[in-house]
Amino acid sequence: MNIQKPWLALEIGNSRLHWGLFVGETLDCTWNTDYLPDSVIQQLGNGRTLDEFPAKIFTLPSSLPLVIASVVPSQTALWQSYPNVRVITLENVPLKNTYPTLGIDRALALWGAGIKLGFPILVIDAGTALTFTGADSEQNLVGGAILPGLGLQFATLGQKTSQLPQLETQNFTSLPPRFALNTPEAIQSGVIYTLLAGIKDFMTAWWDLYPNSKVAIKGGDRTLLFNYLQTLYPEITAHLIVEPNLIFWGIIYV
Ligand SMILES: Nc1ncnc2c1ncn2[C@@H]1O[C@H](COP(=O)(O)OP(=O)(O)OP(=O)(O)O)[C@@H](O)[C@H]1O
Ligand SMILES: CC(C)(CO)[C@@H](O)C(=O)NCCC(=O)O
Ligand SMILES: [K+]
Repeated sequence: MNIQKPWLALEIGNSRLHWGLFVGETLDCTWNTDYLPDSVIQQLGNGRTLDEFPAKIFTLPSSLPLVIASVVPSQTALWQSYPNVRVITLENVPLKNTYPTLGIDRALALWGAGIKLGFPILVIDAGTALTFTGADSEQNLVGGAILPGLGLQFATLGQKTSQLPQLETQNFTSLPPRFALNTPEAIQSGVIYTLLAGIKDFMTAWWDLYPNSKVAIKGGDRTLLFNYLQTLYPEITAHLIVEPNLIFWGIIYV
């Protein structure tokens, strides 16, 4: 009988950590944490667990094997002390036509999405940065685009101007008026309608190239953006798949 062993996957993003507990090839559960201090990483390596970790981890063997995909080298370095760690690099991803500085998160999410949903595929990552990354039916990277994510756009306006407040996306409910008569709604209108129009434009440009391609969206702002897109452009969201775990899918297949 094949014994299904538990292991941890860790995606290190630019804002926070994304964890996945696997049992064999099955993704059992996921959770997010802030970056962890070096002292806490040492304790994890010795089999200690954290309050933010799911309770079931306490019942598992100490210091589970750990697989890391990171776009933050300084954070990756902190985990080198962990006893059983493997860091996934671009060379491990079978995607063709990549360029050397392509983010491992983009490569893995694209690979995971393509394997599970089929190539050609376009992945939208609504994270700290918002990215588009596409592959053709031969599993070649076609290319993509990188822009400031939703949170970063509001943060930058708040930080780099004198009179603009910093808005928090958690407080957003419905779409703002397009032509706003107060400052917070004017900022929301500008950022949100421009971002949604941009996402729609990238999706339709992709479908011009690959008419039957699936498109998937991941990342911390995926639900907010999907809901707004559904209100504004229902015809395109009908073909948009919301899937938070694309990178974990990718990690299984490399
Ligand atoms: N609890 C939360 N903590 C931090 N960001 C959150 C949270 N919930 C939603 N978000 C949104 O998620 C976005 C960050 O996305 P995500 O967590 O996927 O990024 P990341 O993985 O850290 O960064 P990267 O872009 O490098 O993948 C922010 O713009 C923020 O608005
Ligand atoms: C674009 C981000 C920040 C998205 O997380 C990451 O994938 C990254 O640092 N990429 C390197 C540059 C590139 O992908 O072309
Ligand atoms: K940088």
